[in-house]
Amino acid sequence: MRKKIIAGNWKMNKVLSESNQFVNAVVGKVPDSEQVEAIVCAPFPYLSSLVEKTNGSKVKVAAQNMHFEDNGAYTGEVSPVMLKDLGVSHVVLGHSERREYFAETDETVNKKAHAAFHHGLTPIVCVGETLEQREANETKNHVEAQVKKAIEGLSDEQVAETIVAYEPIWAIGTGKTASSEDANEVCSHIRNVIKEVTSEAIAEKVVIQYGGSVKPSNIEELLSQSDIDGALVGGASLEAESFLQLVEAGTK
Ligand SMILES: O=C(CO)COP(=O)(O)O
Repeated sequence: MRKKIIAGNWKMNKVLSESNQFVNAVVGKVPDSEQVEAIVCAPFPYLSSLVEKTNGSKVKVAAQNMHFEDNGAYTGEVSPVMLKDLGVSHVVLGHSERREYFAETDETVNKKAHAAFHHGLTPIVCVGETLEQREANETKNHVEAQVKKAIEGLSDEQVAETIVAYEPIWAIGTGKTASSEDANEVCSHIRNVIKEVTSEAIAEKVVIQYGGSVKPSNIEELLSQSDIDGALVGGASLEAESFLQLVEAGTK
């Protein structure tokens, strides 16, 4: 059985004292279960202190983005080498907000996925459709293209390690969640696409998360679906108590 991975994406929220309060409240309380993994995706300035404070705990630390180059003249950017050096384990790639506001493309997501694996970071690759695409019945085609490009050229072992987050854009921060059946249908399609590109054995290993207005009251229903193996959570991951409830749901 695939383990569940619950990741809290803080986006551009919290100051350092709030980040510290959160981690102090969470470390030691995350369920000690092989079935679930907890990840905090934090802004760059807090990564170092979060890695230190979560050391030896069940909580992993992720960045929300990175550049694909190791170093160089890219003012304002952060490289995979820097993240690895800090002790960060995961990195979110291709979040819809990065695609919309910061010109992230399927091509750069693919370059970043290669760079992540090259440096021993696990990518959480985000895909998802707009409301217009859903209404035009283009969801599966769109998500399929995003997934195929993101994993292009990765080895089967790397694909197996990749975490895919299906986040319908219309469900992000809106309070609208895809029905668990609809979300599962797309997650299942993603698994089939991965199977086509690799093999059934590899596709069965890939953790596919759902994201978009996930909260303690709806996570169990989502996780009960056959192809939803976790959640990438924005708003409801900001408070320690709520984050712990979300992680707890992964053990059920
Ligand atoms: O974008 C998301 C996580 O990456 C989802 O955000 P919300 O949970 O706030 O809808």
